[in-house]
Amino acid sequence: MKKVLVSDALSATGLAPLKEIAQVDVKTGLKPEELISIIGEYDALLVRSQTQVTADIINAGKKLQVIGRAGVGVDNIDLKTATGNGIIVVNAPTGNTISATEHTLALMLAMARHIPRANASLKSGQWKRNEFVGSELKGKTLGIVGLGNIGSEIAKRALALEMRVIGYDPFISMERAKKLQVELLPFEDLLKRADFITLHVPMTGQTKGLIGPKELEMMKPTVRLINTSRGGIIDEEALAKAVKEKRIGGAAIDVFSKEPCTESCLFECDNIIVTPHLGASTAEAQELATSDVVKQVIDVFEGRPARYAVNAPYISAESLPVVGPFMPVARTVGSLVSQLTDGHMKNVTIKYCGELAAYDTTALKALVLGGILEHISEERVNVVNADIVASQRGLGVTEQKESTCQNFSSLITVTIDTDNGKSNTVAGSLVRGDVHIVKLNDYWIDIVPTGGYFLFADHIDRPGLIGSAGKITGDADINISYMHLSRQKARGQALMILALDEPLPEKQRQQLLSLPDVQMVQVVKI
Ligand SMILES: NC(=O)C1=CN([C@@H]2O[C@H](COP(=O)(O)OP(=O)(O)OC[C@H]3O[C@@H](n4cnc5c(N)ncnc54)[C@H](O)[C@@H]3O)[C@@H](O)[C@H]2O)C=CC1
Ligand SMILES: O=C(O)CCC(=O)C(=O)O
Repeated sequence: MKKVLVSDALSATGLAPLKEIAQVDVKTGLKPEELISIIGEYDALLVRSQTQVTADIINAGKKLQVIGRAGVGVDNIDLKTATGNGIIVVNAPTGNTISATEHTLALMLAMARHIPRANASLKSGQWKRNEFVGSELKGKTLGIVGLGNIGSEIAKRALALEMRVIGYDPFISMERAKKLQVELLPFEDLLKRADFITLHVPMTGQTKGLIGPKELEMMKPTVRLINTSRGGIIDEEALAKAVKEKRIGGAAIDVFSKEPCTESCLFECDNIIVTPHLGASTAEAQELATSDVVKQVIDVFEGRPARYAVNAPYISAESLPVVGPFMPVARTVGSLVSQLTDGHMKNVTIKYCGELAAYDTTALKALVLGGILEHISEERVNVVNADIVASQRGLGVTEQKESTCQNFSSLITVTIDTDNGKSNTVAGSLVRGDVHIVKLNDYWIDIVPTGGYFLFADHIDRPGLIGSAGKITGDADINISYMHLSRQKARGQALMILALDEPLPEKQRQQLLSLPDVQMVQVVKI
């Protein structure tokens, strides 16, 4: 049974389906060294934003297949190490969108009407109506930096509050902005024009320190700034100074450069309201985000593509029905051609014929490479890191596409060329939903991989050879469960394939190879 470690508090309801197929251990608040000491036992690690999934933790996770982040930002996970180690990282990019949006609006309204200070003042026995005169949102300009999932939802709601909405996001189209009724502006123009500015960008090299002294200087003296994205996107010292010196109206901050954060220069300012990273903290968001990652962890355990894998090839919803079923074909063809190949691999050519040729085949390419490399590399090679490992090994990879295909609706053909000038070609397809290997070099064949052992023998077709092969395997007490013979013409070149219940020992392989007219005998596992 697979083992899953949950190291931050996640929704129990969301985790329930995982408990049906795996042992789920919830251990929150672990110190990094404690996590390192136990992670080796686990196949999956599930976190929110608290656990810092460092390279040391990932490297100690020798069995880890998948790391799930029940939320949007994956900046607490060392993606590079996870990718290099072949570990799929999945997130839940939409599960907490509405909660983060609503929290942002709550902060904007609370700030505009001084709610936190008014609440504290009244509870301390003071009735000071004049001190807390606020401002309406109607007619004010809201500047949204980052118009992705959250930024877009904020825009919709701000329009309903009759605000004017301007935005900055160099990665969205004018068309999208038009649809959202957001006026796209250059960054500096947004800073100068907005009455409220809200940040909804991921933490990246570009966004770190996006709002510093220079940017604060450009803003209106009345501007109110909201950050529910990531601490560190605003320079905290510069913000505290600007608010204290009344160079800007105020700020509302949910995220901090270091978390947990219990001391900050931001806490000293009356006009800065703070919450302890509560954007996603609703029952609804936690259940949704947890079930989104749980579904994907189950998919990874069961060999299906994960919907929101952040470091594995993306398969669009449109491609999935056609490309998805061919994923095991791609892996099996890669695995077989690699096991049949002797010598240093130089080039891999992957050809997609038929219906498949019209779709994005990135995932299939990664699976073919994963199948090829899993037998020749000490490294853990899979769909996540196959491209990296192939290029590190100097393996050239070419893809070809042809819209027509004889006999099959789609066919994946993989050829490996070696340094010694030899090559091997294997083709596979789907027949009634099952993987079938249909071609090996010049032979049309039909074998259904079972996860077991297959013997391939190239020989001259002559009477008695099948009997001799049967006697050698029989004397070794090895059962043959299936046999296939493909020949170009009677008494010509032929290929014998035997499915074996057990691997063939080297002694028997040599006996077969020493039979007259037998040129090649190889045993593979597919
Ligand atoms: N406070 C909380 O509890 C939560 C915080 N978050 C944070 O909010 C961020 C945004 O979340 P989503 O909207 O779901 O992400 P998203 O990926 O849907 O949108 C991010 C947007 O930022 C834009 N962007 C990226 N780099 C930019 C740059 N340099 N300048 C301007 N725009 C840029 C992208 O084009 C994209 O449209 C997350 O990355 C996460 O860090 C998300 C959920 C909850
Ligand atoms: O509460 C959490 O899990 C953090 C949410 C968040 O920041 C995110 O999803 O990026």
